[in-house]
Amino acid sequence: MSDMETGRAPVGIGGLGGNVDTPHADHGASYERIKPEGVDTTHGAILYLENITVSFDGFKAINNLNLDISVGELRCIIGPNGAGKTTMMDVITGKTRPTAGTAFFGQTIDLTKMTEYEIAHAGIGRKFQRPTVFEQHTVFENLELAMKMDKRVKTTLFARLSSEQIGKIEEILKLIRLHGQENRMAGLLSHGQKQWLEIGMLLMQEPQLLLLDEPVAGMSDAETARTAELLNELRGKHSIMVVEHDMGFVEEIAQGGKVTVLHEGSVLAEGNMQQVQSNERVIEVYLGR
Ligand SMILES: Nc1ncnc2c1ncn2[C@@H]1O[C@H](COP(=O)(O)OP(=O)(O)OP(=O)(O)O)[C@@H](O)[C@H]1O
Repeated sequence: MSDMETGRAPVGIGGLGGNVDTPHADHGASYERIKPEGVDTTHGAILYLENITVSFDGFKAINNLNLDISVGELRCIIGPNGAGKTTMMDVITGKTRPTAGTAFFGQTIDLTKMTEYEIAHAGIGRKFQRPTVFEQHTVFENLELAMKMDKRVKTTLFARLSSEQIGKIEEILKLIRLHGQENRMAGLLSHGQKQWLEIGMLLMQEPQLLLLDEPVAGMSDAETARTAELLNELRGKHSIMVVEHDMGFVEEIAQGGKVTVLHEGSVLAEGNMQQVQSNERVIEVYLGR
């Protein structure tokens, strides 16, 4: 089951927003592909899970799981309830320690030896099912706070934003379909808009790998379609893993890329959408006839 924590450090905030001079100004910053920094991706992969097993009192929620994600890939993970999707994300983010196996971020960073905080700091961002935005702050302030909570950014909570930083927030606002809504209280946004804002907050921290757990759960059809557009825009700019049950949405974002089907803690099938949809075992255990 998905958790509701954010993995982000809590901050005491208040009275923010007076630091912004011209939130609408176009400062020309561009939203570019995230270059892996500090992560050795010379072999093309950002994540390697090898023979991962997670036992809970003898029950194997993950059973000898093998999975690689390439740099810039958008990987969809599907599978029935209890297949181990969330537990796999818990292993990647350090919330759960595997009983056996290895999990590497790039060639050299051993995730099984790091704390959740260290993993987040190394560049793995995770979005849980429920949106967790700062409801009493505006959309703009939420993005600003996310940027200032990024330990790599040399700034304090009350420092004035540079034009480059404002430009970056502007780019993210457009990307997450909230341009023009930047002065609205986050608490007044629709469920879908809150989800987009939280994705934007993660993007402000320039994650090298972004994990999204059921991003369209509870969204309207229109919001789901816009989320698919958003993720398609992120394709190739970030390495992304999306866990989702909504097959229409998965079809929209999988394009020609790989879809991994988990079942009973292992990979049941992997291939493009058409291949997994026509796989007899996948039809039997998940998609139905
Ligand atoms: N802390 C835990 N203790 C015991 N069993 C657990 C624990 N966490 C998960 N499980 C079990 O491990 C299995 C995998 O659960 P997990 O939540 O990873 O599946 P999932 O694929 O994410 O399912 P869903 O699609 O319903 O979210 C389930 O049988 C679940 O009950």
